[in-house]
Amino acid sequence: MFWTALLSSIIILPIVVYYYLKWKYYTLRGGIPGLQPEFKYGNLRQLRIMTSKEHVIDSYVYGFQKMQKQYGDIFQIWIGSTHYYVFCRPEHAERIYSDRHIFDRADVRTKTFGLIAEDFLITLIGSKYKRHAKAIVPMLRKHRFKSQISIIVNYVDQLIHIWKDRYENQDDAICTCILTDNQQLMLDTFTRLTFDYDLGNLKHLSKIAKLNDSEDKIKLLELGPALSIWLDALRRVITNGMPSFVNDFLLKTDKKYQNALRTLENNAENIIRKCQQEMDPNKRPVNLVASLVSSLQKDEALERRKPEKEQTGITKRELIGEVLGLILGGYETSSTILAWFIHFVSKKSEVQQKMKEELKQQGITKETSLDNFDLLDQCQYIDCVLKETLRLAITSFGSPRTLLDDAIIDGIKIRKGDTVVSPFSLMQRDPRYWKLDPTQFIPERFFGVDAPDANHNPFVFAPFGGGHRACVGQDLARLELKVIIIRYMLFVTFVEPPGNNCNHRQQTIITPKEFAVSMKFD
Ligand code: HEM
Repeated sequence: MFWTALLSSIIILPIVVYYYLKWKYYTLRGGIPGLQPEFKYGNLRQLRIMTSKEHVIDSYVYGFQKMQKQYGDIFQIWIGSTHYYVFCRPEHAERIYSDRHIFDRADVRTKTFGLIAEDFLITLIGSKYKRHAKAIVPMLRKHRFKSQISIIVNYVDQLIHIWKDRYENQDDAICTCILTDNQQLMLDTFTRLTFDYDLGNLKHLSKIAKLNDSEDKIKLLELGPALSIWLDALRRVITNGMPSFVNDFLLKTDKKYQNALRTLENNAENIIRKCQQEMDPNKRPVNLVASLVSSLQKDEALERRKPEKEQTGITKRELIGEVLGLILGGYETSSTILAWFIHFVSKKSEVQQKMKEELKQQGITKETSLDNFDLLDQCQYIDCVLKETLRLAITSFGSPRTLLDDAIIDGIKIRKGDTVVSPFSLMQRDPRYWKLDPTQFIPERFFGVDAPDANHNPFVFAPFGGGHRACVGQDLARLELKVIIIRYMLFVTFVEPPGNNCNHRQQTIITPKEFAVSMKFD
């Protein structure tokens, strides 16, 4: 009798658990249109974003697009086990971004990013978020970098020299590693600007370029590959539909991932140690890492005993998490945007010519110091090219927010704990909101006060998200990108090689795939 009962419960229990989970997490909710999701995969396979063998083959954005086409501006979607209500109109974005007491950082970030590093800004809400933001946000404002533009110039010039060593005087030479090259550039630039630490990636690439090794022999320093493994783990936990505790276990037992994590933590510890050795405790912190170090808690045990609201400063573990999280935020998206920029302009020689013309008109030559915000501000066509790149180069589907209380959006009641998305990726390409064809790369749409799209609705363009959880690095990113584009245009013309068939790939963000370009040097 006992054995029969045990055997039946072994068989029945998983079935009950399966149906319970399916009913609780994988059922259409609240009368909002959507596709009935599959267990574990959500809508990923139905939308052909994932194959039956669990390979992600298209981007989530294209899944969102298909759903909007089928169901209109309000629908629900599952990316793996994560459920979102999607509101596609600018007035929805305004509502979501403007109420900071209801719409906060999506809890999916904690369940995914939170697994790969402890407690960094993008995973936090409430008092803990405020503790961290206090040390970070002021150090990323634009004026902080006013005297550091020459550092950006120095790094981008290193990359241009590497390209010259590799490709100059070789008409048929094609660069197939634009993304990794720009990643090394942004890693070095970001860590030097914010942590006063030279990772040495470009110096390493430069040595290799002088050896004339072919691109496939290029071995990066350990940090780049470790970051890729880290990000790949993040992509897996976003899509595999497993609960956080299972993913946590999978990551803890994944040797390759653990080795990569050790490499990353060693790098973060080196950055922190250097800062502690050089820091003058009697002076105000001069950069981001110094600000984080000076906010370290003097007595962690004492702080832990206080209610979260009364705690101040950050712990040593949180400091390492922040350094890693900021490196991730600081290099990945900016380098991808740079790669997309090169891709777009390589197809449009006239856009490159206009940028070069503008630099001439402003008297900017290879020798001009760019340590001057006014001079940078005068390059308005280049601003438009950057804006158009940010509009068209979709890197993520939008801004997800989890509700801290029940709310009504466009007459629809959404409950506390549910997650909504404002999909800026869709609005940035939606023909209803743009006068010139939004699928095309046309910087002129923004150029001049009377330009066709100069007065677009502000909520249809949000590459850095919006509201109180918008990107904290956007000032820095815009500055870095503008200076780098100016230096690129002073030295290089990018040319699309015949038959180039660049596509996109869903990583943690969407990156170019099989992208090739050739270069001519001015
Ligand atoms: C072109 C470059 C960049 C793009 C397109 C970009 C885009 C974004 C987006 C879309 C978000 C989410 C916003 C939302 O949910 O509404 C975000 C958040 C964030 N970004 Fe960026 N980003 C860029 C560069 C940077 C840089 C250079 C840093 C370096 C500090 C950075 C750090 C962060 C952080 C820490 C968050 C989380 C903010 C929070 O949760 O409050 N990003 N970024």
